[in-house]
Amino acid sequence: MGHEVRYRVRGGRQLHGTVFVQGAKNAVLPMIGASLMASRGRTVLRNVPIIEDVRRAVELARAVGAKAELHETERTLVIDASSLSSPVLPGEIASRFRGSFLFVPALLHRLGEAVIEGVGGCNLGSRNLDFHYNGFKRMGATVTEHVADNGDGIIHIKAGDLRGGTLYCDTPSHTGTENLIMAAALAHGTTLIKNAALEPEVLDNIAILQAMGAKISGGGTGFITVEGVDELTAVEHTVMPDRIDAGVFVMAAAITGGDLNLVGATLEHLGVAADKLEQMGVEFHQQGAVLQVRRERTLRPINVITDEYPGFATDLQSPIMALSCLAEGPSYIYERIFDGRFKLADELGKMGADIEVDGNRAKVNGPRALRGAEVEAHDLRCGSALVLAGLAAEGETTITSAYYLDRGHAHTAERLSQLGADIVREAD
Ligand SMILES: CC(=O)N[C@H]1[C@@H](OP(=O)(O)OP(=O)(O)OC[C@H]2O[C@@H](n3ccc(=O)[nH]c3=O)[C@H](O)[C@@H]2O)O[C@H](CO)[C@@H](O)[C@@H]1O
Ligand SMILES: C=C(OP(=O)(O)O)C(=O)O
Repeated sequence: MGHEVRYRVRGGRQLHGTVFVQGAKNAVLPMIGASLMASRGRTVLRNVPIIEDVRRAVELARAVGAKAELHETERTLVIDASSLSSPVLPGEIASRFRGSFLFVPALLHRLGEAVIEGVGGCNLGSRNLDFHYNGFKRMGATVTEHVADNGDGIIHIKAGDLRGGTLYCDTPSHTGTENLIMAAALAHGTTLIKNAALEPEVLDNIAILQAMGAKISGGGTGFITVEGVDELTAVEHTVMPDRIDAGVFVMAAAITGGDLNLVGATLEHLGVAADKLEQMGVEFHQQGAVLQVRRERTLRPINVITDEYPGFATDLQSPIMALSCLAEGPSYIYERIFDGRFKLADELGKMGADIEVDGNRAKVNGPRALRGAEVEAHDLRCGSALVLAGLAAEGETTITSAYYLDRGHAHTAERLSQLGADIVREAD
């Protein structure tokens, strides 16, 4: 993991002002995978979030032989993938983020194989990859697994010539859809992907692939058709804003009773989360590309069921759990996407919250005054939820294991401080 990262938050300050929503983590990662499919030229990605997952993706791109330069001040990533040299996704990098698996289609097309020494991402219970493997197999790949000397499982996918076919996701997997689209983009013939994911990041990835020369139709319908082409070319693309980052700042305004202008946030991208937050007492006003948000009334309790887009995003489930601790009555949360995403409840309990967990359902008994404590970020969104709780708590909250937070949110302490929060990041 490298160094220990902590955030210290002293609560009780209302947030006011203007904040810039970062580029989307879940859009830029598949785009880095897509850029490795261009055998000539240099891809330029703009509005890249400066987060740990992007730093890991840059390391991984270099490990397979690409030249990758991350210009942090300019939030721009330049990738030259003209000479990929290794099909191995080394465990020490790949097992630190989920997006590493999005490199597989490029390796299959460019090098004929991919060797996966590990896939990371937040530990949220079972996170299977069978839709990906089954899709690759239907296109003609072979997938084998063996155990390395150190006991780790290694997956070896051999492509041969990938050919189009009829593929499906049992449920609309986000990265599953992206991987099958990328595998189909350079395959021979036509591919139909049924039950495809509808997330805005999937559509942004389709947009860059189309600009690169891919023939993709049906994005956003659940049925995606891809006609394979011989080559993809490097392009320049601006990454869409991160709707989860936007949602967290909406809740930062809500939990402190403040008002914020979110530059780059789109209400529509929040899906059902926007309606739930409105029901809790948050007021929205979309002014072009700026979303104004404020909360003046007391918070009302809420009933949340996570679902694929445009349903309530599972990545906003932890933040709304923190927010609902302050609501005037019991809130009910049903986590449908992941079977292990409630570790936050115990951490909030250390801060005075009263949350009953039963399997994938939680009841948050509000209102409870939160007090500062030492708490642990068990995963990325657990981390952002604990920052929110810290903003509302009396006294100081210390959030440990905060590398997870840095995986997905850029410049958290700086951006919140500019809005009036008392928060510092420490690393040793
Ligand atoms: C890098 C990235 O984009 N990460 C996002 C992506 O993760 P990710 O793409 O991993 O999430 P999926 O949509 O694939 O997973 C959703 C559910 O489907 C199951 N499943 C998925 C694939 C598969 O082959 N078999 C299977 O059973 C998973 O176990 C999980 O229960 O979507 C999640 C759900 O919106 C988000 O929380 C993550 O932030
Ligand atoms: C679960 C998440 O990410 P990943 O899929 O990258 O682990 C997340 O962003 O909350």
